[in-house]
Amino acid sequence: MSSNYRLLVKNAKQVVLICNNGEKYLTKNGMQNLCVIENGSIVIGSDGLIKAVGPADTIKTQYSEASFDEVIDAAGMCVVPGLVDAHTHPVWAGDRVHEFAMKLAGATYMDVHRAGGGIHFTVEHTRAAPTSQLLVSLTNRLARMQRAGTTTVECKSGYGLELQTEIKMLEVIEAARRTLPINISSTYCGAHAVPKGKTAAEATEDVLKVQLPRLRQLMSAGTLRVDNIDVFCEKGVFDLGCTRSILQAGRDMGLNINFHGDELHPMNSAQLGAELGALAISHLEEVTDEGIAAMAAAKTAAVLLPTTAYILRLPQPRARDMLEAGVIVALGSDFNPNAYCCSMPMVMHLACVNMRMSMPEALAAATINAAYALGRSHTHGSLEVNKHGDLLVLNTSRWEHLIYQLGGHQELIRYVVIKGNIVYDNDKTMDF
Ligand SMILES: N=CN[C@@H](CCC(=O)O)C(=O)O
Ligand SMILES: [Zn+2]
Repeated sequence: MSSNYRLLVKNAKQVVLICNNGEKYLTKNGMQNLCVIENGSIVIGSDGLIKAVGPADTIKTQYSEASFDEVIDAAGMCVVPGLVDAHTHPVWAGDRVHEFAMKLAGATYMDVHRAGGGIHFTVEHTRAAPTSQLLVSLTNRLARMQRAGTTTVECKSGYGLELQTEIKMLEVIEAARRTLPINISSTYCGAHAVPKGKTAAEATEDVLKVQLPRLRQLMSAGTLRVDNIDVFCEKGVFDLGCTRSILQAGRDMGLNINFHGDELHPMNSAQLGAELGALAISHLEEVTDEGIAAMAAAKTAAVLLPTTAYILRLPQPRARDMLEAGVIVALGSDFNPNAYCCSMPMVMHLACVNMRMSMPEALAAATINAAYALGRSHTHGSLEVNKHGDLLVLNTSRWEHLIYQLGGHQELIRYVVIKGNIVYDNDKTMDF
């Protein structure tokens, strides 16, 4: 093969493909038995897609005549797919470190919310913030996630709760999507809380009659690309009826349903999502057995968020019950001013220790299954031919160290690669 390619990663001690039969998601035993090549190489073409992945000797022979823009000698190192963070709220102004102190002193999430803090605090600051400021902070946060191995990330609006600020947030996400290498899945979450001065019914009406119609116009004009619709379905926020009407309206506009459900109270959100054909439901700390069965049957992914349960000291989501029932389990960081975590390796560690997932399950949940939750698993989430060349090269001879070494990703991640381009080289950034 005498053509030119963008990148060769050669002689890796392990290449973790995740799967190699075009699976769109993994469940049960599939999550336990990941596809791993010992002594492997991978070739990424100038279109950024994977051209070959296999034993190093075979690739060496097949590509002996080829030239590469870049070659990474990964001897003694491991390659894993770029991580997919299936749930974040990364556009906001005003941190909530003071509320962290309140929660440590005993206040619950809803105590803070009802007292006008929480999401309301962030809404006030985000409404007041100029677009340019929000874009700078989003860019910095995404860069931080990328250095921690995230190559695809879901980004929600939801700190506007009215037309102007919701659109401002989606425009900021759109600007990042167009300019940064990280892959972004954009989510409209105008029903993230009931804005002050409105009832839930009035807020639902505003979403249905004001916000979604404008969103539809901007999407048709090509100004905005939005992939998913989200609602915070929770007692004292949006009930099942309001949630249903908003999600249905979003689905009718072509958005994927991907929402917050059964977090603090059992709401039957899982059953609703399954009935509406939701691609994913997040949180699920309070999901019922019926909800689990409905999600397994509907192939609705469960996006579990170990940081939230940890920070709020909630009961852990029932990951083992979901896994055993055959639910497609994915992971997200839930990065937001309440759960300030940019690191999917830490999320995987928490999922293993607190939710009793195995390391292969956690990696599958943070790659192929998280990509499925975003409708991207045909192009992302595993290292297979024709998928995007998004990968991490790890300074370790066994991939499990990425999860085992709590907070160790800063030293372990040597390169982050997106579409065959090195977007982070740890060696070149050691001095800051
Ligand atoms: N639960 C609702 N939304 C977020 C929290 C957002 C916030 O507190 O600002 C979550 O997923 O944890
Ligand atoms: Zn959330």
